[in-house]
Amino acid sequence: MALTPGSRPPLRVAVLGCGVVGTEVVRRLVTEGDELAARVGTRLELVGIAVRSLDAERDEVVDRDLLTTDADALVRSADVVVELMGGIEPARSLVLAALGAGACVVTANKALLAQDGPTLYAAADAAGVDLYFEAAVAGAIPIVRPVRESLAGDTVQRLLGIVNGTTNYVLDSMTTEGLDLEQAVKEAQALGYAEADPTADVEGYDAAAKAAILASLAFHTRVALDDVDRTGITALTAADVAWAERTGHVLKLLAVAERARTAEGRDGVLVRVQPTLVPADHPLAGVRQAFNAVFVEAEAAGELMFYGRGAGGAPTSSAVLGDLVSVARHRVLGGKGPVESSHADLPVLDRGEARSRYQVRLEVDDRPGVLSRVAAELAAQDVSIESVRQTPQLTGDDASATLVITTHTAPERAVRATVEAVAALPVVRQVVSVLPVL
Ligand SMILES: NC(=O)C1=CN([C@@H]2O[C@H](COP(=O)(O)OP(=O)(O)OC[C@H]3O[C@@H](n4cnc5c(N)ncnc54)[C@H](O)[C@@H]3O)[C@@H](O)[C@H]2O)C=CC1
Ligand SMILES: N[C@@H](CC=O)C(=O)O
Ligand code: NA
Repeated sequence: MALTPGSRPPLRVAVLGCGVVGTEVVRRLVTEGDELAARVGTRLELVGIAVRSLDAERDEVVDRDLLTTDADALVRSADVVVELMGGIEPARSLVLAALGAGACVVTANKALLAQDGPTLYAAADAAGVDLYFEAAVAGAIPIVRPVRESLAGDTVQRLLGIVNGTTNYVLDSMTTEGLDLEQAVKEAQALGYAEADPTADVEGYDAAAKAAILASLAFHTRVALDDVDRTGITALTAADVAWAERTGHVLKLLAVAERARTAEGRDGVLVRVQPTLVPADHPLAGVRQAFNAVFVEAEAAGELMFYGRGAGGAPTSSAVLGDLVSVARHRVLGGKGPVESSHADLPVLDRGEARSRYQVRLEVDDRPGVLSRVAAELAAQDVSIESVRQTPQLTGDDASATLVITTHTAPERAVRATVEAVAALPVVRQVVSVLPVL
């Protein structure tokens, strides 16, 4: 059936927030109006843009006559609301008001979805409207739709990847240009990658929110931000980056969501975000700057890999516009997007169940017998050693050495107990770092 844009009334689109992503979405709605109309079957009429300040400097593509500070009135007058202001409130109330008034919602707000997704789903379901959020995970990369729809007939076992552009940019800059964390964060902010408060990026909250969203979709189970075991990148030092390189690795902030079974045979899911040593020849090691990559392992599909721009105004606008076209087509032609799928209701397991190889870096006395004392503590917890590397160094008058131990795969709980015991040995001056190895 040919779509005839002129014969149907336009759809009224409201945009909430006109920052990095909002401006790019507005640009494309304005400059690509004819093409979008042809794809949807009617025009997408931008009826208002909710902003904080009417006087702020803006890109010339933004029609000042469309600006309003009354977001509440705007959402009640639209067919589709595109929420790009971020944060929890007032975004949450506005999205709920929009859904309650029968508007479809497209949002990029991972923080809100990870905190209150079920409430939003329920409101969308009650009103019989669409809630789409492709931009909320990994920017331009189509990953929400593949997990939510394309893999709906398969069993996802594991998702693994780099889902925060800012921290990847920062770690990449620290590794390749020797920048310090603060400098690199400033650059990421200037490039439009960082959250309004970049603490969300560097402390891992943003990646954890994305991991929660993906895990919920993949495992048909509600996983919220608080269920994600999270470590950010702020404790990483230039020495960590250098040691990663010396041992043939690259440091990446990885999100992992996987099905797991406890020693007692209880099935559940594990979701975590943590700095991880990625072998230099692994495809994830080559993910540079603000790019993201997600691996999905599914029972029938096998391994899938998704790669692309995970942050930035223009790339993210691609995902937003894709959603906008989908929900608009439903309005025009009928049909509806998926509702929440949480029937599996798997428990989120304790992080101690997570299994990985680990690299433990210690500063020890450089004298005979030290290695055997340390090795004995690992053996006591049944943590087996894959390799040991000892590098002498002179600190002041004392001879000390750096000991880098890589373990075979072991439960996090056992590694934690081992590290505590090792730290208490008199010959161990300091446990400098404990990092999982991919
Ligand atoms: N920047 C990026 O690369 C990506 C951002 N996102 C998400 O997209 C959303 C927007 O992000 P950005 O555009 O980067 O943020 P931003 O901070 O550049 O833009 C947000 C805009 O919303 C406005 N705003 C905030 N509260 C408001 C209110 N109560 N009323 C009216 N306007 C209000 C702010 O003044 C600002 O102009 C966030 O949820 C973010 O997590 C998602 C993927 C990528
Ligand atoms: N701040 C986020 C933006 C995209 O989601 C990031 O850096 O990935
Ligand atoms: Na995406």
